Amino acid sequence: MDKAKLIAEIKSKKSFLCVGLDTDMDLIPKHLLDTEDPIFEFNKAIIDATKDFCVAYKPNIAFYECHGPKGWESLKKTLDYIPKDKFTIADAKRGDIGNTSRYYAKTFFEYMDFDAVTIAPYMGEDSITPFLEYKDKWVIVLALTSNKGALDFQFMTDMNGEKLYERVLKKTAKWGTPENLMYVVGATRAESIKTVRKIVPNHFFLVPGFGAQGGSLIDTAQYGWNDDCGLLVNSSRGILYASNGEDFAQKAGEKAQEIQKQMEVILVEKGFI
Ligand SMILES: O=C(O)c1cc(=O)[nH]c(=O)n1[C@@H]1O[C@H](COP(=O)(O)O)[C@@H](O)[C@H]1O
Repeated sequence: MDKAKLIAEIKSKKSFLCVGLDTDMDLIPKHLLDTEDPIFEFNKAIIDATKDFCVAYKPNIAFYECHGPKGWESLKKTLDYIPKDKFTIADAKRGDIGNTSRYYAKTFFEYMDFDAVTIAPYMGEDSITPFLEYKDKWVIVLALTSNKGALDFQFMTDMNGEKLYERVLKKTAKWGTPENLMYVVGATRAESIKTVRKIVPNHFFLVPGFGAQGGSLIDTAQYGWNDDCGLLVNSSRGILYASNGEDFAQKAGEKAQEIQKQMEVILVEKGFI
């Protein structure tokens, strides 16, 4: 999906919500465990219930590959089931030497037809460029993550006072464009989103950490907004496990709608719709 289409979808759905499909066999309702493919059954119901309120889905690959070939099958069925007007993100956090990254790119952009894949930038340029060679596909580079461990490396400062995440942004922005490169910026670091936005004014951000991790939608929009909206805000557990009873899909839909309504207010206030 190209950027113009993504922006059109945000306007049409009045939403910049990404639903994270972190489908955990230990958390899904027990009555689904007797079915042939509980992960797919769960995802199908979640997608049906949330598709009117979101523009993107982000399966986190860890929750699928831990089940071996069956997990990959559930993932592929899920991807095929997601409506074609949705932006799809393989949250795989890959990245390796160039010739290996080429095969990671083949996995997620050819074997699986995802629109985007998340990449850890630690191994540098040749670990990222193979993904950027695909037309209308996206790389989402981890810039400033939402977790506690982000403090271990990302905020380290060099002798010029530049933080590592700032360096990552400046350097990687030269390898791609706002048409094929996005950044992960955690909602739990609201103040720093402002700094990130200054460095990369035109790129989209994938913002996780909202909901279960405590990030704020208002702050994210205040600091991360750009003329294209520029934000895909993810919620996984907050939506998926709103209920673990028979009504799980209905509750997930209600949660997604609640977030969509908040996003609509922001989009109207910003004059975007
Ligand atoms: O790349 C990501 O999506 C990601 C980056 C980050 O900094 N923090 C983060 O939580 N994530 C992912 O976003 C999702 C957050 O899930 P919830 O906290 O349940 O909404 C998980 O799939 C995480 O792996």
